[in-house]
Amino acid sequence: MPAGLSFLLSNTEFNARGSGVRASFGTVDQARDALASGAVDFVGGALGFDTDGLASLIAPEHVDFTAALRPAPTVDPMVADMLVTPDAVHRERVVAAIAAIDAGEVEKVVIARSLDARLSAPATPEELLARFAATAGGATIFGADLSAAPGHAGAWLIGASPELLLRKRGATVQCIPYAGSAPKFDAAGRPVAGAAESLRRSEKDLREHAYVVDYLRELLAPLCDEIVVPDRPQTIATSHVWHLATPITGTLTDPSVTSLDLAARLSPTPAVCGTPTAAAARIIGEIEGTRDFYAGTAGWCDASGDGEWVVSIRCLELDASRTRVRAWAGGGIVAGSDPDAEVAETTAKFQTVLSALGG
Ligand SMILES: C=C(O[C@@H]1C=C(C(=O)O)C=C[C@H]1O)C(=O)O
Repeated sequence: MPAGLSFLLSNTEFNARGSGVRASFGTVDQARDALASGAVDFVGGALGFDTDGLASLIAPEHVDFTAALRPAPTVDPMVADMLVTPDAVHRERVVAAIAAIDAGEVEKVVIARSLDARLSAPATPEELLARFAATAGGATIFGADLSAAPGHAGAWLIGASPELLLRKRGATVQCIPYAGSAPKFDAAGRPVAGAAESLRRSEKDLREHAYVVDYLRELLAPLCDEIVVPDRPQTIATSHVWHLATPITGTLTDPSVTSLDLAARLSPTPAVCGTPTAAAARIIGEIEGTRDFYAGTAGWCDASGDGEWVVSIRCLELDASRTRVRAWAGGGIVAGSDPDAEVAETTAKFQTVLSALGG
């Protein structure tokens, strides 16, 4: 009998499907040591949001780099019932975040709301991945068995991330941070006229975006001989949201730095946490509670250190019973953020997960 799926990352440029578990690691250090010693030649998995080291990294028995993910032919509704952080509660959280910014505790903080759903029948990770592939074309579809993390036996992280945390090939490292967003559709489902154009010109969104670019430049510059950062972001569309995005390319001074090390170093960026990082993470903990694997990173690293990591957003955690999922959607708050617009933005961001669950 073939061993079951243990990791998946699939986009237009790269496919990795891990099956079986040769070794599993609950910390980045363990996985790094196993790669460095040659005990394993590939690890894939996820790092949690908090800097306390929550991680589930797996060396599969077998990795297939050729099998593209097949989209589900149909995406029927699969939610029996659902509970979402109410609009009014999220609005109050945004107001609290703005108060923390006004008080000088933090410059930017990303505030999220959660969605808990019970499925009408158990769903396998494969089934959910195929649903994301059918509904979130263009994104990176990812799935990570979370079993190596304490308290997560049998759980999975599954989603369709639009955001590349980093890609490392040889000495080249590329990041494409997103921050600054606008819904593509209004509450009645009609396209918002001029949404991309006004996002491109929005002083608030450009400022919100700059925190992420500055953070990545600051962390990458000491590791790179050369780093290329465009002056202005571009607009990029996902199925439901416009984003500001800046492709950053660096040439590493020491190409032996691994993509796993870089992912652990860069995540969480101010795209999902804030500026300064520690103060923003503390405020997020106070306002939201634990984020677990949401807003961390998911990806892979091979024996040469090459690899690819996406920001763990537009995703859900499937519990061990396979009948409960939890998802989050957040948005960056800076001075001048509008609480009502933030509620609408998170509603739009939830559509990626809701579409995969069949609406
Ligand atoms: C936090 C999320 O998305 C992030 C926040 C963004 C923003 O604040 O504009 C944009 C893209 C992502 O980096 C999410 O989707 O949950």
